[in-house]
Amino acid sequence: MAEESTPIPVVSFEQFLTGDRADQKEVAKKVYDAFSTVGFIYLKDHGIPQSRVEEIFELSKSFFTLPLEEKLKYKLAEAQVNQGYTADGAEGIHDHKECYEHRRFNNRLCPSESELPSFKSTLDSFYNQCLRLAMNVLKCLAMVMDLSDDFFEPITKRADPQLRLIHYPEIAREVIEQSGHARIHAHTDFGLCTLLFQDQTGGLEIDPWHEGNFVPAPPIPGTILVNIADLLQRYTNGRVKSTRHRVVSPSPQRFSGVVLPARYSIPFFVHPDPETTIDPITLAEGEEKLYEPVNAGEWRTMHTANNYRLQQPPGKPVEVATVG
Ligand SMILES: O=C(O)CCC(=O)C(=O)O
Ligand SMILES: [Fe+2]
Repeated sequence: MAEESTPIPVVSFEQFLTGDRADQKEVAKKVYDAFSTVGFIYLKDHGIPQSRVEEIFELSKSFFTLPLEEKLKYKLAEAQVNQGYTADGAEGIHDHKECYEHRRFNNRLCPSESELPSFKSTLDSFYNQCLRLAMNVLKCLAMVMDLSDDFFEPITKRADPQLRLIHYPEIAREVIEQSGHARIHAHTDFGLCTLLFQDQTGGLEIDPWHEGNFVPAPPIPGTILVNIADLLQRYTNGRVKSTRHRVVSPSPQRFSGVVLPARYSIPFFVHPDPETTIDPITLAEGEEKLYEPVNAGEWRTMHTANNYRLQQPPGKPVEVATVG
């Protein structure tokens, strides 16, 4: 198979994890430069072993193989608690996928140890690995922007990010390629940043230059895709970019059959503490703020409600959905 080219840089994190401050700064600069242009990087040498990632993909399959009525026992129902299972069609009727959302504090809709052995404990520990890595990525941004190294820590200490397992079922190409259909529609993520683990199927595309020209973000074994989400674009006053992405049919050089194989992916969405006000940081003399301040908790609830067509909490404004 011919390699698909991609404008997303591959950045090694090794020198950030093991090097001195100068080494760290060098890595941080590469991370920041990519985030301030295409908004995505492939992170390699990130410290999470591939065997661990494969274990989580297996766990994900064991969940999605359960009968639908079993999975529906964990159905996500409340916008304030974006946690639990959502069936195919829940997030946009022409999106073809099912998901399970796992959190650390609000996690009631999770199969118990007796229902699905090791599911919760393994996801909990993977969750912590993802969170530690994400905090280091945020530290890169703080270093380059000359903020204190731990700038993002106070706003994430009591945060409840979300580890999402996604299953895109096997599907006829002609269904996905109908107008208005996709595995997941073009959207931006709405938290701070996302770590994304994908299998080898392909089909993820990004709009790197923010002008509607989507290009493949093919799977690169051993790497994690990391992208900026809306709240961090706002918080940095537009310095880093929340880039649109979607999942469609894999490119023809990757797969040309008429029935697309199932695809699995695992995003880890980093959100701030719900009490945080995201008010753009200005660094230059006279710099104008490009965004209004928003409350992080309300922002997350509003987007979740829109995406899943759930009821908005009373008194909160309804905004245009980011997905679909
Ligand atoms: O499945 C993927 O590769 C992307 C998923 C995604 O963008 C999302 O869940 O926000
Ligand atoms: Fe996304």
